[in-house]
Amino acid sequence: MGSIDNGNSSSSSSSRPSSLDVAIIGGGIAGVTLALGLLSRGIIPTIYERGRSFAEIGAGIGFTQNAEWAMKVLDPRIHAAFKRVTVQNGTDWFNWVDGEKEADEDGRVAMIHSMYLGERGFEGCSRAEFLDELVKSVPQGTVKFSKNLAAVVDSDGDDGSKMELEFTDGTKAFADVVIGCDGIRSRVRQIVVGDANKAAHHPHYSHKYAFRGLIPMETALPVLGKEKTETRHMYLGPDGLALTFPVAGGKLLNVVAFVTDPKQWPYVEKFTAPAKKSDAVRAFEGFNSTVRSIIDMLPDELNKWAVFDTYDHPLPTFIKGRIALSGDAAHAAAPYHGAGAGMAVEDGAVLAHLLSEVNADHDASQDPRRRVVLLKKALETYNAIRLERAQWLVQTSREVGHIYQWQDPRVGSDHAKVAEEIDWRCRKIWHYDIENMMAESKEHFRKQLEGM
Ligand SMILES: Cc1cc2nc3c(=O)[nH]c(=O)nc-3n(C[C@H](O)[C@H](O)[C@H](O)COP(=O)(O)OP(=O)(O)OC[C@H]3O[C@@H](n4cnc5c(N)ncnc54)[C@H](O)[C@@H]3O)c2cc1C
Repeated sequence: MGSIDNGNSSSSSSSRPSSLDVAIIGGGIAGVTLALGLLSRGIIPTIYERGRSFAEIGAGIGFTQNAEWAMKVLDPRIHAAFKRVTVQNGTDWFNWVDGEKEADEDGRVAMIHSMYLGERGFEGCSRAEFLDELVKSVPQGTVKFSKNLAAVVDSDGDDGSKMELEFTDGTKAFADVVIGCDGIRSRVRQIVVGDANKAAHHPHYSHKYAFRGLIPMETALPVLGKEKTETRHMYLGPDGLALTFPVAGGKLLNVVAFVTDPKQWPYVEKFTAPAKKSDAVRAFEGFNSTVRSIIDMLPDELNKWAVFDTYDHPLPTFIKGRIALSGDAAHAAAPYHGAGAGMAVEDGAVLAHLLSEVNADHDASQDPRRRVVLLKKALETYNAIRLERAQWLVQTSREVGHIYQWQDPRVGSDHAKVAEEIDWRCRKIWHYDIENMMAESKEHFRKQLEGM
């Protein structure tokens, strides 16, 4: 990890009031972390959140090395908040094991691959606790709740006028720039993509869902032993995979067990549904006794989560005029790499820097037309820097889901080939050079402004 430059140094704006009206649609991880990054650069954004309060679910989330680095660049308070709520892994290794083959006489499962996570790397936390910690640094008045965005009028603004935001309660607001952080079912995505590409308006079912449940550690430990309960284990097998890792300070073992589903997801409005343990037992009956015992320890009443993503209809662009998409609104990925929210933090680091450059431009603060031109160029830079990597995450997440379930015919259940695929994909995510991304963003924007 290189030295930390959160980009504040180039902006003289932190000591003067903001002139830029930034509207962030959605108060999830993408929206709140971006808001903090802007605030630390002297820009006071407004978050419009359709919920009546912040409402992350209680499930766990983990962040990989690249994401931690991006947190420090976006705003070191984000990283500090994360570390305050993490559960330390027992070891700094991630193990991928064969979930079909039986363990040897000494109870050792067949290891497919093991990767070093870095010191205290890929730690997990409760989503709700993380968001609570982040929100503590957001000044009162920054968030407007019960604001469900319906439309954005005039993203062009060549006359220098602001865009008009319309909400479903009939109210309006104005902004120089709109950042859609409104998640997988994004309304802003529909506005950016337009009517020509309606298939890309919505995420699509990947025909996989996950049973999710928690096992008390005092139950799991005697059955699985220390090695299998103290760090991340992923059990790969035919048409299924099970991921386990400790949560709640090591008091619970979190289980996420994915299966393939040839049918359509039956619910239009929701991605989760109640499920029975007996369904999970049936789905994993072809797995080894270790995996079957994990499933057996789950409670009788479970949840199942459908995996939807934007793989089938990737967006050709993350921007339109002065509107940009970030996080799941731009690139909703299947969760196998555990990197979707980390990618949102990377987006935020680039966006916060570029918007602070526009905000620091003295001429733009006096001339609304110049401000519009600069904002458009800033978003073009954002798109150029982020589109390829973020779309690739969506792609590799689907692909690795197939590989984990022995469904890629080029790879099958060949351990060496599976290991090779896991290795390069994880390295490309984890070892991404965030400092270089920031330097490229600066250089790209500088070139955009040449001759102006
Ligand atoms: C099972 C599972 C496990 C995962 N595990 C990990 C992991 O370990 N690590 C990781 O990095 N990622 C993980 N991810 C991905 C991660 O959860 C997402 O990438 C991340 O939460 C997206 O954050 P977001 O802020 O973009 O969207 P969201 O969290 O969905 O937030 C969107 C917000 O916008 C609001 N909103 C929506 N529409 C409107 C509107 N019209 N007007 C106003 N507000 C609106 C919503 O109410 C919500 O508050 C996982 C995903 C899943 C499904």
